[in-house]
Amino acid sequence: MRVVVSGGGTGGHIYPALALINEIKKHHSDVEFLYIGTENGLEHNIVKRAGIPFKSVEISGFKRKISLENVKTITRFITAVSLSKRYLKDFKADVVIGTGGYVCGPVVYAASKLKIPTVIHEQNSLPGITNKFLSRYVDKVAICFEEARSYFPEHKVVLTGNPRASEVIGQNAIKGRESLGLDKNKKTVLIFGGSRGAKAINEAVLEMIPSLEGKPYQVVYVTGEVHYDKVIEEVKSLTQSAHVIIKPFIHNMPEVLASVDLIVSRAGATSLAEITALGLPSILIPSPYVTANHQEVNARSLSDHDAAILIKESDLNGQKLISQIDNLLLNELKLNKMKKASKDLGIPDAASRLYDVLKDISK
Ligand SMILES: CC(=O)N[C@H]1[C@@H](OP(=O)(O)OP(=O)(O)OC[C@H]2O[C@@H](n3ccc(=O)[nH]c3=O)[C@H](O)[C@@H]2O)O[C@H](CO)[C@@H](O)[C@@H]1O
Repeated sequence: MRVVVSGGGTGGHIYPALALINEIKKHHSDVEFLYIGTENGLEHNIVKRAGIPFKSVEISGFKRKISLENVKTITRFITAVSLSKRYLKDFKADVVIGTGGYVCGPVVYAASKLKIPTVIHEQNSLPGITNKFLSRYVDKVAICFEEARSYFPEHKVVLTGNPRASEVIGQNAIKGRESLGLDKNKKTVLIFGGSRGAKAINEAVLEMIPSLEGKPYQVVYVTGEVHYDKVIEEVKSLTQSAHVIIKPFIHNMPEVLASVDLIVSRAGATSLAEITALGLPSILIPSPYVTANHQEVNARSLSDHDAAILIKESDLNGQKLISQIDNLLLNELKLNKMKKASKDLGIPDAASRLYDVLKDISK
């Protein structure tokens, strides 16, 4: 079996693709993969690090206003479709899956024109523009939230959940703790702003750090690669708590997630799939800078079921954040109730459900 996977820009589109690759490997020893992404998205590093053969196309997204940039985007799309066709023919792809982001537009479209079976995976409750466009051409559309169903041709839709949910289950918490030098006797809160970090979350955490002194819990704070140097510079001037570990990015997230008690994060769909698969309590600060405010819709699918606390970015500050962390981490009863509500929303067998869809279309 020869499988092409495409998806990128941010981790939320890349990690589901890698999780699916790992699931396929469980079923086939003779499978070969090709990942098609862009050179400037996070996939360039993450996929190469995972040891998956990687090829790239150049692509950008449409601007909402009429502009010259959109003409360039169309030209890039046409060029990327023809390059993708060449990659797919050379590789002799049996099946192609797109996991979102602009890059899978030309790749999956090219596959459908070559009559190769195709499926797209939509992580969010409100679908992105690329997947809406592609849904006309693909064989199947795999979704993670019921809310996404109505945006796609009904007969193509299958609710699978996000394969990354399956990947984070059963991981070694001890390894996760040791990789960060965490105290095993203390509760841990993990704070991160999606795969790229978030300025507003960083500002609130910096404001909160001096107040962490003396707290009975420890904090793992992930800044995002591009924000790291600036944060470290600013932290130098603060009264620091010994219990804050600061990292630019975490590459062994499944192990780390297994070792923590509370998450503070944006409301990217892949993070939420991980959180609910593990039944982790969370404080979610949706990014207001995404299409149609879809992260708030994602976050509400948890907070409406008491599986998370939602703080709008406009209401966020250090004081608010630390009081919500205390409110949960220092109250075992609340924490346990939220754990259960979170777990009830998880789809832990998502990877095998998505694998079944692939199997079905490639018969
Ligand atoms: C700004 C933007 O457009 N964000 C979108 C993007 O978010 P983003 O890429 O931030 O997506 P998610 O929060 O869904 O996923 C992040 C992924 O990166 C991993 N991770 C994160 C930090 C880290 O240090 N190490 C690490 O491995 C997480 O475990 C997770 O697997 O894709 C999501 C899924 O389509 C969307 O819902 C988000 O709205």
